[in-house]
This record gives sequence, structure tokens and C-alpha cells, in this order.
Amino acid sequence: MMESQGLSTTYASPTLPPLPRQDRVLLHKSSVCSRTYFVVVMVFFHVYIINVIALLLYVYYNNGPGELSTSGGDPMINSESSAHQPLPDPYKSPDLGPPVKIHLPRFEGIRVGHIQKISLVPNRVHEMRTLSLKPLLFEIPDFLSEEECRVVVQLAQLKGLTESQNTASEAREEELEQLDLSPEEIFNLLDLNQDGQLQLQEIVSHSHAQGGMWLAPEGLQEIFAGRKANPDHNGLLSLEEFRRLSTEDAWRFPARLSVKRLQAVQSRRHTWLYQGEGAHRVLQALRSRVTHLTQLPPLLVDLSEPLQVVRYDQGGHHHAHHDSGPIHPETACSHTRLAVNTSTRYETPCRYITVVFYLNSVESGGETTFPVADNRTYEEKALIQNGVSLIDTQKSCDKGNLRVKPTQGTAIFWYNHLSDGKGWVGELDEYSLHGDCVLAHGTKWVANNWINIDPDYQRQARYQKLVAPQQDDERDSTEGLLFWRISLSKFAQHKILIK
Ligand SMILES: O=C(O)CCC(=O)C(=O)O
Ligand SMILES: [Fe+2]
Repeated sequence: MMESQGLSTTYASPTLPPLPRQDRVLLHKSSVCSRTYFVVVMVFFHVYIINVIALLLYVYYNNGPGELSTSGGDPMINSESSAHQPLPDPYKSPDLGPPVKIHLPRFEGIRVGHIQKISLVPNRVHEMRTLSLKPLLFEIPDFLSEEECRVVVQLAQLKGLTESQNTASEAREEELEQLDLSPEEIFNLLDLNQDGQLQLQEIVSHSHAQGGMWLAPEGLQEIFAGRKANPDHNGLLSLEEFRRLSTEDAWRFPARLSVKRLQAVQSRRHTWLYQGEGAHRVLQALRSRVTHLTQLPPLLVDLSEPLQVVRYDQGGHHHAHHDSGPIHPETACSHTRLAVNTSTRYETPCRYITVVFYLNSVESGGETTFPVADNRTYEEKALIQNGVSLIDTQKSCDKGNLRVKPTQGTAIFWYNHLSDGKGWVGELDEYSLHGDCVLAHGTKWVANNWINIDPDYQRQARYQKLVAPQQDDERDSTEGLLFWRISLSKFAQHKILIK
């Protein structure tokens, strides 16, 4: 008590008698403390400042400068106010010249449940609700009228629907034939955690990386047991056991398993409807509405795949998949590959955006599922839960994070790719994994509009340059229209092969 009084009066009045020795010691201690305190505070302050700068840089480079900007009428910031603003359209000119870096508009989700007002057609405002942030997924009720839904279904029926099949497995088998690797090398590649054992999940996870074909975990168990490669049935395969597979020429393991793969689609039929000039007014109107919705340059939307109309019958489903593919130097986009004459080994559909239209309401089942939406992390291994894969919509639709019930006229749309941080298309968003739950009864009609953009800007530009003049110069001539239709139907054929 006395000490504290002494201290406080010392600071208050320098005319007081000198402090007793012990107080001076205390004062000395206290000043040492203050210095330490000061140093600690300064260190924390600097660390804090560095953290803030690092965070800002991270956000800037992750989202792209366009998304940080709040000025300049960036159409993605506030769709309510900007829906009718003229967009900078670098695609107007087919000759894109040197890459003038354009920023593709990209909505912000803000938070799940957030509603943005958007203007798609004159004298009408639509509400767009954020369903998830990973992937960036939105729902727009009443995107189509009842009449429009009916017309699209009828046009599809008139054209005729074909069975959606898996044709990828034979191609995959052929590819693996050409892989000249020893059993040890294959084992090493499959052994992700490098513990010298192949866990069931490692093989399952490997199998997930193969063009939309998924391996059923129980199928794997069967193979282990059936081939007696894993006599102790512990679900682990040692190199020795793996070699034993190789002696019976079974070490081309993944290819051999194709018979055990899940059938990616079932009871699903589809057709493609051209939406360009000369198409039915409803189809043209839909395309223009999608352009307004995505706020992308119109020509980019026009050059994308035609509308895919899909019919599911009772029991129909579609296992979880990505609509687009990962970016890889050895992979080319299906849509630009035709034009840029690349010699890459693999081909993938490059679909920046998916828009799904529900053409009828479904009573039971048939939901679109996003099994890992808004998960904290994405891990292939986490897709297997208690031996059942979240990919398998026949078995685990109820375990997914998010399901959208088909309601007539509603559209949902999401970004399959992240931004590259510079305003162009970046990596595949793994969280965009989605599928269809089993349709309990009745029929489900949906339509897909995919917006194709090559993540390689130069390739997209070259493709544009090659294709767009035909459209501009010859739009009115029969020949031009024919060319246009042929090039679009080539896409369609690709998709039929891929699907
Ligand atoms: O039918 C749906 O709900 C989604 C369709 C889909 O994912 C697809 O066809 O790729
Ligand atoms: Fe899909």
C-alpha cells in the first residue's frame, strides 16, 4: 500500500523527498518491465501488421483484382444494380490480338442464404439465393415459365433422346496397355502415403481420378478376396501380394477393375438442342437469359455447347462427378482442341459454369446432390465413409452435404472452376462435385447449359479467331449456318462420348 503510494506520488510531484532505496529498486524494476512490455507490444504489432498484409495479398491473388475492386462498375459486385450495364466485350472482335487481360465477371456468394436481386428479362426482377460458397452455387426460382418448360421437353421429345452410356472404360484400358511400368513402379505410384502397403482407400482414391468412372469399394474387397491376392483379408496389399497379382498378369490393376466400376448413369436419356439463330424462340430466349445471368460476353455463351435435355425414369440416377476437368499441361479442352491443333494426350470438357434447369417438379428422390459442398477441406479419401462412397448416389445420397429438390422452372448454377486470380478461369473447383439421387418414381426432366471456356487464354483466343469470323461473315448464308451447326454438333458428339 505504502509502496504504491510512494510510486504514484513520485510521478505526480518531483519536489517530494527522494525515495527510499527499496522503492528506487522497485522503480528500476518497473522501468525494465515497461521496456520489455514495449518490446513485446512492438513485436506483436509488427507480426500483426505483417499478417494483415499477407492476408490482403492472399485475398487479392486468390480472388483476382477484379473481385476486390469496388469501383469501375464491375458487374460482379452488385448484380442488382449492374444487370443492365453494358459489358466490356473483348469477344466482339474475333481477333483478340495480344492478351488484353479481361476479367470474367464472377458473382460473390456473400453467405449461404444471401439473396441478390437480378434482372434477366425486362420489367421483372428475379431473386438469386446463395446455396453454397464451395462451390459457388446459386438458385433462381421461376427462371423459366411453365410454358417454356413444356416447350423444351416437347422439342427434346421431337428430336429424340438417346441412351447416355459410359464408353470411357475401353479407351482407358487401351491407354493403360501402353503404360510401360513395372509392378514396383505401379505399386509406388498407388501407395500415396508411402507406407509400403496399399490400403483399400488408396486404390479407391486413385480410381476416382479416372474420367468420371468410380470404383465400388465392395467391388475392390471382392477383387482382393477373389484373386486371393490378399490372403489375410486385412484390406491391405503388400508389394509381395501385389507382385502375386502381376504373375497372373493382373497387375494392370485399375484397368482390370473396370468391370467392377459403378455404372455412372442409369435410366438416363438425353438430346442436344441448338440455341443459336434460327432455333425455337424459347431456346434462344433461354440462351439470352443465361447470358444475362452469367454476365459473360455474349459470344462466349453463344460458342458454348448446345442445350442438353435429360430425361430420368424411375430408378434413374447419376453418380457424383465433375462437369469440367482439371487443368493439366497434357490436357486440352474438347471445344478448343478442334481449332488449336494441339497434340496433347488427354481431352476434357472445359465447362466454366453449369446452369441446370428443372423442367418439372419431382415428388420423391431425383435431387441434385453436392456431397462435399462447404466442407472445410476436400480430400478424396474422405469420400469413403464406412466403406460406402459418397460418389455412389444410389447408396449415399442422404449423406451428402447439400441436396436441391427439382422444382419446375427453377434454375441452379455454379462455377466449376475457381478464378485464376487474374480474372480468368483457374483450377477446377473440387467442391463442385455433384450427382443425382435415385428417382423414386415418375419422370424427371432437366436441361444443362454449360459455358465452355479454355483456362488457357491464348487457346480460347485462337479458337475464337478461327470460329467467330464464320459466324460474322456468313451468318445469313446457308453455308455459314451449316458450318455453325456442324461445329456445334461436333461438340455434341464429344459430349455424347464423354457422358
Ligand atoms: O440432373 C441433375 O440434377 C444434374 C445433371 C448433371 O449433373 C449432369 O447431367 O451432368
Ligand atoms: Fe453434372
